[in-house]
Amino acid sequence: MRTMAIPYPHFLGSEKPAMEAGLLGPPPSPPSSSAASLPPPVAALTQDNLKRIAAYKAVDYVQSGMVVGLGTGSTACHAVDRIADLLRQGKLSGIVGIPTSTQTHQQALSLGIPLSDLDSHPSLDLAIDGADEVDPYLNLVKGRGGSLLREKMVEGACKKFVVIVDESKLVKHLGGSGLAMPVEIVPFCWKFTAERLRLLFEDAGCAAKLRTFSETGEPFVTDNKNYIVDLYFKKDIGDLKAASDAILRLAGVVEHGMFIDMATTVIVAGKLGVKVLNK
Ligand SMILES: O=C[C@H](O)[C@H](O)[C@H](O)COP(=O)(O)O
Repeated sequence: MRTMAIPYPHFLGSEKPAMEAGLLGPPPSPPSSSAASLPPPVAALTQDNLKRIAAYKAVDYVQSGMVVGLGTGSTACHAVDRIADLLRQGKLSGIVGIPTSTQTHQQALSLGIPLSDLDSHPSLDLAIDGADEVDPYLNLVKGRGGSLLREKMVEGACKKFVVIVDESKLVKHLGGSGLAMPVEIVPFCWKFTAERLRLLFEDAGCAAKLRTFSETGEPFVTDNKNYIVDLYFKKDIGDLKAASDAILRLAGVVEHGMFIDMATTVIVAGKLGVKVLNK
C-alpha cells in the first residue's frame, strides 16, 4: 500500500480550495492597537470541515466525460455538491452520475447532475463514497446510513473506488469502533435471521439489533424495502472473508456492510493534513 501525506499548507496550495471548502474566512481586519500583539484567529477544523476537505480532494479524480458513482452520507454529499459546482462553472462536462441511494438521487437531481443507472451504464470510471470504518488494508464497513446494498452494487462496478473519511473512521480491525456493522435482511421473520447472525459470531461476543427509529420504535426500511440488523462485537471477528461468506450463506440475508478489498484509494482528512492511501 502506498501512502502520500499532504499537510494542509501544501494541500491548500493557492488557498482557493480551502476558501471554496469554507475553511478560510475573509482576510483578518487590521489589528487594533490593543490587539496588535495577538496572532490572527485560526478557525478550528470541525469534523464536517474534514469531511469536506476529503471530498473535495476526491473530486480531483473526476474528469470530464466520466461515469461516476455518487455515494451516500454526510461525507459523500460534499463530493456531490462539489461535482455540481464544477459542472456549473464549466470546469467539468459530460459527467453521468450513478446514485447509490434515493437520498443521493434527490440531491444530485436538485443540483442538475445528469443521472443514469447500472442497467444503462454497467461499468463506471470512478465512484466516490464515505465509510464508517477503514482498516489498515483499506477494507471498509459501510451502511450506517442504510445504503450498503446499492453502494456495493455501484462501487463493485467501478474501475476506481475512492473512499473519503475523516480520521475518526480509522480502525485497527473492522468492527473495532464498537459501532454497528450493518447487515441488510428481508423483513420476513427478521428475528429468526437476527438470531442466526448473532449465533454466527457468538465467540466474538456479538449482539444483533434490528435498526429502528428511536422516536417511534418502527423498523428502519432501506431503499430496497428491507430491514437492517446491526451487529456489535466485543472481540475481533478474525478472517473477514470467512465472516462474509458465513453471513451471505444465511437465506434471509441480502447483503452485509463489509466492503472487502474494494477501495482502491482512501483519502483521510485529519487535523494535521490529508493522507492519500492507495492499494
Ligand atoms: O449507508 C451509508 C453509507 O455507507 C455511508 O457512506 C457511510 O455510512 C458513511 O457515512 P458518513 O459519511 O455520513 O459518515
